[in-house]
Parts: sequence; structure tokens; C-alpha cells
Amino acid sequence: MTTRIGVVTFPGTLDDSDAARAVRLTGSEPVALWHGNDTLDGVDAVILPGGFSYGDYLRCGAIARFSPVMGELIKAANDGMPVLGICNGFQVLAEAHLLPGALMRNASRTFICRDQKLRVESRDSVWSNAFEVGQEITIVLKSGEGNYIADAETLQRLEDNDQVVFRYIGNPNGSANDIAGITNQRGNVVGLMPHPEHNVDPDASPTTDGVPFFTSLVSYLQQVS
Ligand SMILES: NC(=O)CC[C@H](N)C(=O)O
Repeated sequence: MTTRIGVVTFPGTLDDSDAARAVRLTGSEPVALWHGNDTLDGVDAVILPGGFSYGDYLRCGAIARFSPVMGELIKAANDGMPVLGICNGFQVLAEAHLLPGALMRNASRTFICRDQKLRVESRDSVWSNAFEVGQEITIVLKSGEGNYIADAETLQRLEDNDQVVFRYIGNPNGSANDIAGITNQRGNVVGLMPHPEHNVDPDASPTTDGVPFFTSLVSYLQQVS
């Protein structure tokens, strides 16, 4: 059966259509989820896409985190549903405490938009099992608040538990330990600042290094079904 992946739209979300397109191009079915609805429509997994939810007021993701859809999403994620937060989606997951730490203004205080090299650090998550550890990939980074921070104890726990999934090669924004993406302890919730959904189509992007994110999910769901 085709994997159904929900893509949430908040007011100010920008990358929901690219996320839905990436889901379709990689063989799954995208399901549009509206932030104001308190249902996940029976989907197998959810993507929180990038953008500027609620105009980035207060802090990026701080208002979106209280949207009705988030109540259901938090419950489902705690029950093991796969969730991928991309950029603003990562910020929402951090604000919702589904992932530890926070995203601050880039050290340069400027918005960064570029192709970014990353190293895959862990295959031990629902969204990264199709990569090899140590593999170098290039996907788009475009954010003003991508500077990952956590207290020393949390950083140590992330390192000890293999929860750092992607690290920047050439730290662009001041992130602690060069962290670009992390997972929760169970491995079902992943957040990262760069954008895999923009790197799936060889006609539209210089790499297709975003594809394994989506195929990782499909093979995980096949294994557990
Ligand atoms: N591309 C995005 O999702 C941007 C996220 C957020 N608005 C920031 O600038 O950091």
C-alpha cells in the first residue's frame, strides 16, 4: 500500500508544496493537513515543512507549536509516528519539546541561503537509514535562525546516544557541535535545518541528496508492517 505522508500548512508556511512534491516524486502520497484541524487524517507519517509560520513572531515556531494540529501530532509522535521537521519545522519541534535544544539567530546575524555540505552521522533514525554513516551530502540551507544550542548536558546526551544525525561541514551559523539535525531517543522524530525536499529532482537542483530521507521512511514502514 502507498505510504501516506501528511504535510502540515501553518499560516506563513512556505515549503509545503515542495514537500508534497518531494513525497510524490519519491513514491508516496502527500496528504495536506491544515494547522487548524485537530486530525492527522490517518497518515503514516508527518512532515512539518519550512517557512515563516506566524511571521516568525516571538520566536520561529513558538506560535505554530500551539496550533490545534500539534496536539494530535505530539501524541502521535510520542506513540512512535515518524515526524520530520524541516527548518521552520525543526524550530516547531524544538518549541514543542519533541526535540531538545533551541534554534537561535545565525552567528552572522544574516539570513543564509546556499547549497550546504553535511555529513551523515547516524543511520539510526526513521528518516536516515538509507544513508551510509560518514556519507557527505549537499542540500539547500536557507534560514535566519539555524544556530542550534543546547546545554552541555543535553549536547553530551545527544552525542552519547547517537542522536546527532547530520553535521555541517563548514559550520555556517554557529551551531553547537556543528549540529545540522538531530533525532529523539526513539529515532522517529527528526529535525534538521537544511531542506531535503528541495533536492529530489535532477531537473531542478544540483543534487538529489534529499531522496534518501523519503526512501528511508518507506523502508522503515515496510519493515515494521
Ligand atoms: N526556510 C525556513 O524554514 C526558514 C525558517 C525560519 N523562518 C528562519 O529564518 O530561520
